[in-house]
Amino acid sequence: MIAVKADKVNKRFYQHNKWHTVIADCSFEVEQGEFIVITGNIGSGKSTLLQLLGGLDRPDSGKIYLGDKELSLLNGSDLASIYRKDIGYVYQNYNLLSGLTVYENIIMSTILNHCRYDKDYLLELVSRLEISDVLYHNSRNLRNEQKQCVAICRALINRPQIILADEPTGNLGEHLKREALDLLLEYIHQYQRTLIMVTNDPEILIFADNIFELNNGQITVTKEKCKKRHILLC
Ligand SMILES: Nc1ncnc2c1ncn2[C@@H]1O[C@H](COP(=O)(O)OP(=O)(O)OP(=O)(O)O)[C@@H](O)[C@H]1O
Repeated sequence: MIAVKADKVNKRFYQHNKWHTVIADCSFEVEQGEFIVITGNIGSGKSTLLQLLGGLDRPDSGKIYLGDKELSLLNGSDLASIYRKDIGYVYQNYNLLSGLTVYENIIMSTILNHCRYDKDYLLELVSRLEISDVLYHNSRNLRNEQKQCVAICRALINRPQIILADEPTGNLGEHLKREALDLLLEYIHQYQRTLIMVTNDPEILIFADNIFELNNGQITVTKEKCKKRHILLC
């Protein structure tokens, strides 16, 4: 089943008195249950692509589908509902609500959805990412590493269909990076969910099913798992 599809997507920005094409006529499909890494040089458009897939920005042309829903056909409230229920987004700059506690930040989407959250699951998440002891602290007082862990817990708490994660381990030390990656990969394997992650970390790339490399607005796809199998066979 196709979880995410891009069909001839284009995006450009006006900067320094001219238009810059960031995503050029890109088409691809992501199967449910896959782990995709988006990689590329600084400024190559990785975050832009992730934002387009999450409906946080709109393409200039082309279509993006989440499951069978085409994003441009949805009105604001449908999009917001999909965003809260079906997508777990880990922002590059965390985007925590700084007046609220860690706990409130994590469960905010469940409050907005008028649904219950699984308290045991929340406790497991915060324990594994080592933020249990700051659960009732104001999120503004956390270290960046802790903020990143809160952002990951918040993305997972609803058990969404798709996780879109923008450099989710960029501020984590080696041990927590490993734990966060384990948590995300266990999640998609256990629930057959989809993970699309922006990262250039070679230790993470090796776990991806496919790697989308962005260069001059174009995407080159590498089948990472096939490559690994090939290496094993050699
Ligand atoms: N809202 C915007 N308005 C104008 N230009 C933008 C906007 N968003 C992104 N850009 C430009 O688009 C290009 C791609 O940005 P983007 O953040 O997607 O790249 P990236 O690959 O994620 O970069 P990094 O590795 O630094 O995170 C950059 O030149 C950036 O300045």
